[in-house]
Amino acid sequence: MRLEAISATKTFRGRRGAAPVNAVNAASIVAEPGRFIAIVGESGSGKSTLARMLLGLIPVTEGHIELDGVPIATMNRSQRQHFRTSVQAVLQDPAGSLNPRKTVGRAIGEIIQLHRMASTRAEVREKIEEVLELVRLTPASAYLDRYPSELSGGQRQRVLIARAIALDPRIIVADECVSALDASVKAGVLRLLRGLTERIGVGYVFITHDLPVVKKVADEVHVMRHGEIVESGTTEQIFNAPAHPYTKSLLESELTLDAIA
Ligand SMILES: Nc1ncnc2c1ncn2[C@@H]1O[C@H](COP(=O)(O)OP(=O)(O)OP(=O)(O)O)[C@@H](O)[C@H]1O
Repeated sequence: MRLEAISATKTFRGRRGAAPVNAVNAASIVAEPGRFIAIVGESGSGKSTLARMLLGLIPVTEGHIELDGVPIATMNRSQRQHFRTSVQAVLQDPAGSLNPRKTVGRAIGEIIQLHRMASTRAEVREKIEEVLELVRLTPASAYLDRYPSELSGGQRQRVLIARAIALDPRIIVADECVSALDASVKAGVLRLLRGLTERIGVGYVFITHDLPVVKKVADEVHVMRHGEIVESGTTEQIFNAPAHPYTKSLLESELTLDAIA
């Protein structure tokens, strides 16, 4: 499977007579199962807009988003259904992704039933437990009846990951999904995500403003600035031999922060 942005461009109409905003300009990336790709850039660089286009949540203004060569815009019903399960989103929990009134079991179970990933109650329960174990919320039975308010930030993020993988996706688009977490919790969730590339073969488009975060987990990094991908390379290339001045400045500012901390 292959999820591809081909010269994807998004222009928003300007608000109240303001000039149009060219949020993403001719961005091209390829995401595949088992591969961890990161998109890095400062606030306003267009990362979330690219993510929303990849997820089919907003249409492109120009270019294409394709799954296995089929543009989202031209998909028929069954292709769209396939797209909706095989490409999943994991967003930041503070964005209100978990309903505070639903237990963990219900939040995951409803998605499984909605997409008919299991039919009998016993099968649904088995699937919920399987994904909770995969995200290392163990024993699963201890988490089923808990509400989001009874979980830590890292645990809530794991529930969101469990809910996404319950649909057996091939690719997960994760937008700032660890940004709100403390450093040690963040590292644990990142290790989990990376581990899932091998354990269930899922691939990622991982979006972050925080370049060092991806050093240990990404295979490939794309650097975005003002709506454009200014540099792409393997993680090693980006960290050891950055070519674009902007990538260098991102790395240098992080070094300074390290020095202060
Ligand atoms: N619905 C919209 N209408 C108009 N402009 C928008 C809309 N959504 C985003 N933009 C603009 O597009 C540009 C890119 O925004 P985007 O949210 O994609 O950036 P980002 O890199 O994800 O930033 P952040 O990390 O702060 O979310 C910004 O200038 C933003 O103001």
